[in-house]
Amino acid sequence: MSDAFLTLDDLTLRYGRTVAVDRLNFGLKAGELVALLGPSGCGKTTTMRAIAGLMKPAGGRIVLDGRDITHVAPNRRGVGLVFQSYALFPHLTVYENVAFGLRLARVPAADLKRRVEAALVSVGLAAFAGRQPRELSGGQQQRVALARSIVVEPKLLLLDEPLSNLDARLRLEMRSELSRLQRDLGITMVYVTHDQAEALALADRIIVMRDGLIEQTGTPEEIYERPVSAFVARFIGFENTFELTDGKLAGRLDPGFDAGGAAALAWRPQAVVLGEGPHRGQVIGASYLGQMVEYLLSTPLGEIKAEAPASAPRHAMGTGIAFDLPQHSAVALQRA
Ligand SMILES: Nc1ncnc2c1ncn2[C@@H]1O[C@H](COP(=O)(O)OP(=O)(O)OP(=O)(O)O)[C@@H](O)[C@H]1O
Repeated sequence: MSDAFLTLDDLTLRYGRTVAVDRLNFGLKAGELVALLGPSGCGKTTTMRAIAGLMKPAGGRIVLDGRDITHVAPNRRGVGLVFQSYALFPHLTVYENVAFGLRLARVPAADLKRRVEAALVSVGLAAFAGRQPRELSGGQQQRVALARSIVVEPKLLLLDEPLSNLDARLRLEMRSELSRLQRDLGITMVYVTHDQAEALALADRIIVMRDGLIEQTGTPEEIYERPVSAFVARFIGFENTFELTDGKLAGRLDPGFDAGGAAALAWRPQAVVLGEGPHRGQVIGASYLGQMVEYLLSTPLGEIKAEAPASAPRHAMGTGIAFDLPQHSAVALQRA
């Protein structure tokens, strides 16, 4: 990609004999937020470590803003990091934590003060400058870590599960704060997560990784609406994914059902129709989710997850139930 701001070119990363990332290629445009999404162990953190310079590639190149940084020292890359475990200095105030990088870079006092204050305002912590980290909530500490990274104006900001130790409400709050920061400051960001909702909400583009390789790249809409494989589909919430044999779903598809040459078909739990249809199953699980009830059915096709509004009549455990997997709501997957 010629207009790329960050390019990973055939990047291969190893731990001894273990290949963690295998000839990875991707490009990020300036100002773009790209999410690396994938299950535990697929190579997300390893990729980030290599971009930050904390790990030597076994092969390939990393180019940032036209400069080959593959062998450049971490502190000379212009890359900022916010890792989940990236602790603040406990004995320094919020202000001094944020000022730390600027002091190292010998930024003049007046400039330093202006920049630290602006960074604290941008994360909503101007009133907390004099506090110590232990006097802050987890979310506020995460925001200090973010301010500390953006204040040095990195060319590229790497965020590795930066919200993972926050509760649900704070995660949402920080998510919109990150979006706003990215828009306002125009920083190019790589965001690692295994949380599909976070990736969909934040990213301009999502890269789904599997075993050290890229499985699919696309906008949130493309990934969510047109997953290319059963792996991606399962990962983004198509719980009911069935591989096909000779275009048939375990030989039980209705006559006339046209799978269109797909390798697998997938239905979201909300797409399963309960109480009517040609298939039968038995309720083996029911979880109340507030607005919805999630049912687990044992069926001749395997286990099926279905969701129904909580206001609809409930189906008791152990009862037999008819259901339908409507063709119009199936997503056809080209690969298993
Ligand atoms: N220090 C290490 N020594 C040996 N192998 C490692 C080391 N760190 C990671 N690996 C292996 O490299 C692969 C990629 O790991 P990595 O930490 O990049 O995955 P991840 O996608 O970030 O996972 P998670 O979401 O759990 O953090 C895994 O197979 C892992 O077991």
